[in-house]
Amino acid sequence: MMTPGFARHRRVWPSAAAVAAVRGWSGSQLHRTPADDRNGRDGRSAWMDDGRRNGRGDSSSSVFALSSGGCRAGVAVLRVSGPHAAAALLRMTGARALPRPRHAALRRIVNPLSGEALDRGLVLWFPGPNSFTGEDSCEFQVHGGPAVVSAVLRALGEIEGLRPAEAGDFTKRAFQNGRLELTEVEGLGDLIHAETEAQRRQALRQMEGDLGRLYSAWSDRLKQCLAHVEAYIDFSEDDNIEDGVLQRVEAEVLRLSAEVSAHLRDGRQGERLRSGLQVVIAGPTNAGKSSLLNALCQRPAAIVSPIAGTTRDVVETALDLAGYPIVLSDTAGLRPSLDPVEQEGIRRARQRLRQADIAVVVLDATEVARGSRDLEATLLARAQSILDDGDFATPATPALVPLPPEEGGQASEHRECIVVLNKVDLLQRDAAEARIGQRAMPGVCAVSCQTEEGLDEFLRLLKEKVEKMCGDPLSGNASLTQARHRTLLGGCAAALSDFLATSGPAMDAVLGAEHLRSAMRQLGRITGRVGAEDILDVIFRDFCIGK
Ligand SMILES: Nc1nc2c(ncn2[C@@H]2O[C@H](COP(=O)(O)OP(=O)(O)OP(=O)(O)O)[C@@H](O)[C@H]2O)c(=O)[nH]1
Ligand SMILES: [K+]
Ligand SMILES: [Mg+2]
Repeated sequence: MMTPGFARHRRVWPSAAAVAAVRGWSGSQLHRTPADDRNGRDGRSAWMDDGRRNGRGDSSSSVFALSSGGCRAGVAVLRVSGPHAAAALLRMTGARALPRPRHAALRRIVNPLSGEALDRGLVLWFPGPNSFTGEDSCEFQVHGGPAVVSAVLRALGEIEGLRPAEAGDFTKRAFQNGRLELTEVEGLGDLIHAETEAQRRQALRQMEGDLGRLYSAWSDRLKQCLAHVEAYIDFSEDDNIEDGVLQRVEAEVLRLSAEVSAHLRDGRQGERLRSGLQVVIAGPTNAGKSSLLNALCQRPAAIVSPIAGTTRDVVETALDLAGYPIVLSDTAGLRPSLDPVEQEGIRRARQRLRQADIAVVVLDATEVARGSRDLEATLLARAQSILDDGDFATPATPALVPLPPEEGGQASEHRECIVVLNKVDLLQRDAAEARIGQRAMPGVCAVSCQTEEGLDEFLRLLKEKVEKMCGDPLSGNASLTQARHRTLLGGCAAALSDFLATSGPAMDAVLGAEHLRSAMRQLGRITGRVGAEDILDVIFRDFCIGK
């Protein structure tokens, strides 16, 4: 996988404001390690301890949790779900009758054992199956102080049949009770973690079932095809079947196959938007790469100095660029070096550049201009020498270039490049240099990190490219957002191709039917209609406790 999976811990950074459109984006996706992937966020292995690994919930027990955030707040929301929810609500309020379903009622909240008053708050009763989880549920809205919350949690824990929920327990129950499809579960998880506008839009759309509906519609069409092929197998010898059935199936599978392929050929828009675009700053030493990073995030994130070779490690910062999430990386300056530490820095820089969705090549404008008769040629040669390793398009040929295959790339995966000529404040105004100053070359931004001249124009260009690569999450079909979707859809597309390869006048209908069944299975696994057990822990792992 090209982009690392990402840990969900919060890292809220101060706002950036090089232009109003840029804000600090907390970049929760950064730095997920393989260990994080295996374990829950807090190192606990999720779902290990009570035999629910298979995705079968212990529906005989009820779970409770604080569903609002853990910090001090005016109101805290605690939820209970499961068969003991009614009893919990009655005992926690000392009442004989449940409140009207889905209507808030003001009640004293008491400790069920001692009868001691804990707080006064709103309670809500959500009888199953029309609740979020599909089970009987109730909610306590109490004052949000830590002592109140822990007293209510303690009291809930004393009620028989109730146990504390684990991350994702409530959503898992909703899935198991058929209230949500798997893609909707994923959308909900993404919505909870969304940090920029575009991410929120995409997640909401997926949570509301747009992606699942697309796949279900394909699955229904496949089912119809399969029914016709099976009818042909069963009845064709008796001549009870109308002519041309298989041809019509073939035509439909051809259409489906084209639609699935087009959906897969989306330049990884949805996945990029979900995880944040990788924007990598690279270039020779002392060009002002770290200065650019600092100017964009409006804080001294990377060390700037006149000493060439200052930056060694990759310095990352997350930004919200007009609603789109980007992860901006500053890298070591590229130059021949004998220093093993610098060599390692350069290796890391090149590696990061290969993972970039957008490369920002920073060059020192005074160096490019110095003594060069053919400004464009010099510029291109310098930019290209930086990019060569990363297999990018040059700025003069801004054609979109496919990722190398080892990055899991397909021809539709686009990478882009922007050349930044920095330090224009130092330019003498001779002819060549004036041309840089006049910004005469497309795809090339002339800036000064010192005076911030030209940075708005750079951000405008960057935003344009980011928007193009992520797309508008609300237009067209919903985008697939996860590698899981891509893998399964790839399997579906392959099975459809297999079907088409066997079709024709001498079609083996039995084999063809098997290919269609295989294609349907792959689709079904995306929405969770088929065999979801083995992926459930992966999907629910990133949820919060209480959701
Ligand atoms: N006059 C002027 N100086 C700049 C500008 N941008 C950066 N500098 C200076 O150029 C020097 C190098 O800047 P850095 O940001 O450290 O450059 P770098 O590309 O990160 O350098 P390495 O990490 O060593 O590869 C510093 O002394 C900066 O103050 C600019 O726009 N104008
Ligand atoms: K430097
Ligand atoms: Mg640097």
